[in-house]
Amino acid sequence: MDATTRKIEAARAALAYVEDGMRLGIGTGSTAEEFVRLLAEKVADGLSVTGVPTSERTARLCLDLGVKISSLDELPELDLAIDGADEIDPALNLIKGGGGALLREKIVATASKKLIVIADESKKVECLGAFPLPIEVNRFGLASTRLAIEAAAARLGLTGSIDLRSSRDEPFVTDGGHMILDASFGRIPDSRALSTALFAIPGVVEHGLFLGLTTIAIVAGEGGIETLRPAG
Ligand SMILES: O=C(CO)[C@H](O)[C@H](O)COP(=O)(O)O
Repeated sequence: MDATTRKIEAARAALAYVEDGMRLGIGTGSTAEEFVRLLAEKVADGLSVTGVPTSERTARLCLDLGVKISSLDELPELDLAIDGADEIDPALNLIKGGGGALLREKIVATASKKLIVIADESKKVECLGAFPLPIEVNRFGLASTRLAIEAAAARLGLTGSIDLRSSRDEPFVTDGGHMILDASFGRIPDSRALSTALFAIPGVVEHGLFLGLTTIAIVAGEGGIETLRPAG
């Protein structure tokens, strides 16, 4: 089974949790897109759901495939959100934001009664941090914010490069009009402490540590589908 097939299988397994009439948060990224494609087939067969997409990219895909969408302003409380992840630890804490949609993804996940994460098994880790942590920052004061992040991380014993994300030689701009710094700390033993430290910096809009938000993770691997619940 290749990585794409695994993503499709995880997405297919998540469909079992989708019920008629649900208000559904819909994530961003290649795995979430496989979910949208499968969801669209169910919608064509008569399933009625309203999606709240976590990015303009996902919104376009939903519209192209005939999945009805709305916004959090119209539907401030959601039944379920389904999204991918860049890393999943044993407590089902996540790193997200590889696709640059972390702010809307976290808002949507928090507005949902449940968050189901779908992924292939390469995303499972013992400790978060091998994947560079995306930190969404305001454009104003970018250099100062970067220095403040570096200093806050160093106080927690975390070092590594903090790079401005770019796309086609231009700074990557999020749907919210912000920029992203990707922090390569290598290993984040205390993700709660890092989260608190980052939120204390005024230029930080959001970060990609999703802590205590996941209800279940559906992970597809060589041995089939695993359904994980938070440990401890
Ligand atoms: O957080 C995300 C986007 O901001 C994605 O969920 C994450 O990057 C995983 O993407 P993929 O399913 O393509 O591996």
